[in-house]
Amino acid sequence: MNPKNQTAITQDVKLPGHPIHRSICGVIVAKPTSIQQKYGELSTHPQIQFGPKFKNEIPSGSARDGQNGPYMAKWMYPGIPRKKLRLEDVETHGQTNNWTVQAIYKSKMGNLMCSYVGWNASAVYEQFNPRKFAKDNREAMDTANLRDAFLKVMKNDPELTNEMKKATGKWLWMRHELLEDEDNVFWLYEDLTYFHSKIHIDYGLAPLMYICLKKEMVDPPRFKYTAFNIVEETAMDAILEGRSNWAFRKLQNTMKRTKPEPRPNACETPGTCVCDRLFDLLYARSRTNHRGWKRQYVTPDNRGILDMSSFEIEHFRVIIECSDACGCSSKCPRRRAQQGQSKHLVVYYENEVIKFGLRAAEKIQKGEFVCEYTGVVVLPKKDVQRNESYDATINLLNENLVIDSSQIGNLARFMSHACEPNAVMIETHSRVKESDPLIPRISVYALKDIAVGEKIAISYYRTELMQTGVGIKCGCRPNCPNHLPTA
Ligand SMILES: C[S@@+](CC[C@H](N)C(=O)[O-])C[C@H]1O[C@@H](n2cnc3c(N)ncnc32)[C@H](O)[C@@H]1O
Repeated sequence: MNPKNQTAITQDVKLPGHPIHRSICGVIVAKPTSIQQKYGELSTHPQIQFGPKFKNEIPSGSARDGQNGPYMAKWMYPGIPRKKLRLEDVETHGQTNNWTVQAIYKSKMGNLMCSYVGWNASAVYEQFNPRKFAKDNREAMDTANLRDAFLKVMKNDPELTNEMKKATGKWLWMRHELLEDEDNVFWLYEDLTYFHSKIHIDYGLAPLMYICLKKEMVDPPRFKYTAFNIVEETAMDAILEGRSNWAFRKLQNTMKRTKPEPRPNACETPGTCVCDRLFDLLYARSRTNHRGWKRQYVTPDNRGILDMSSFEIEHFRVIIECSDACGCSSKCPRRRAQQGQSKHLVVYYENEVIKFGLRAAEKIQKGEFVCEYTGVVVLPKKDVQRNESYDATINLLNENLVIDSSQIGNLARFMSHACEPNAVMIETHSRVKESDPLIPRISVYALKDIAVGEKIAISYYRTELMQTGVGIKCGCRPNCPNHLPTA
């Protein structure tokens, strides 16, 4: 996969015999003149771009086709083009067979209809040879089928109000009123679905969807989308100084050797795999941290699935992924975050309290990788107040760093809190090459089997912090007695 777009920050590279290189980051630096002096070789690293700001550029290719169209959408969203062509421009621009299909819907008559990239709602066409059309547009058809299957499951959800059940019809059967309403917010949801999925596809990840089943749809969330972590300068300095960043050989040479604990290892090449040694050298020194919480090392089986049977939600946990030091290929089950999200997920409007949450559009097995949590890696200053509601804390890879997805992030930023969670975040020590900087990563894994249409929710806080009776009333289930503490 060779991404054509990209954000201004980084280029993605596929190395021979290795997965897409995902240990990439953008570094936000204040003084461009000091970059080379400060970061040396890193300043010319092919997967890292230094820049003053992360730009959520519109993905390239067909996405830009409509940029000069005379229609101007009324919303301004990062990464979403505003200018489009409309039906009356067909004569000027010629109707060709080369238009890129954006999304496929069914008409009330059961025919297929589709929207095109760069064209607005007025140019949604009915297809009179649906079989051929579906065959020629396999990917868009698969996405439409997954969306419709998700909506049909949601329609049977006992928690759904009649109004919401009715709203599933917006996607299940395209109506003329919507086609005539080119400024309807529905079309912005569809653009977010398409353009954010395009970023995912460019990185070899499964697509995503945005859905709101309210009669009066609320404005979708506004944030910049990134498939990889961005790193602020002070956080980068902390990463480069940290021991987790040391290459395996340096660690082995300079640290006291301990006898490796024998463990089953699902790596393709267990004889040369260094992951368990890395854990022993970096993270196993004490089994507890200063608060007395245990450190838990979790390793996958040969399908990349984690054993969740002895899993304790309150433990600190870490996964080590293989690198070039292990000698295995990109298909190794111990490279799950490097391989990336494979399940189609939905950013879904839950209700007025929770707002948007994340749901599954495909079944997910207990112990399976769900997605990565991306955002900006920051080193928070002690005396500066920040919005911490989108923070994911790093405890083991580096102390004091957080991944903040309040402004820039991916679909994982929508996971809500549940007192009985079905997913968990796990710090992930992962880089393709030992010479790359060890950017902290967070993987999300399923704690239980997750069905199509089910919420994907993690535990934000330990139970005792939720039992104070103060804060936001927890809406994880009807009549939940707990509260989310506010900062
Ligand atoms: C990381 S954000 C989750 C995404 C957010 N719902 C949105 O629409 O952008 C965390 C915020 O979501 C809301 N939230 C998440 N889980 C909740 C729950 N179980 N009950 C009430 N509010 C919740 C709270 O406002 C919380 O501060």
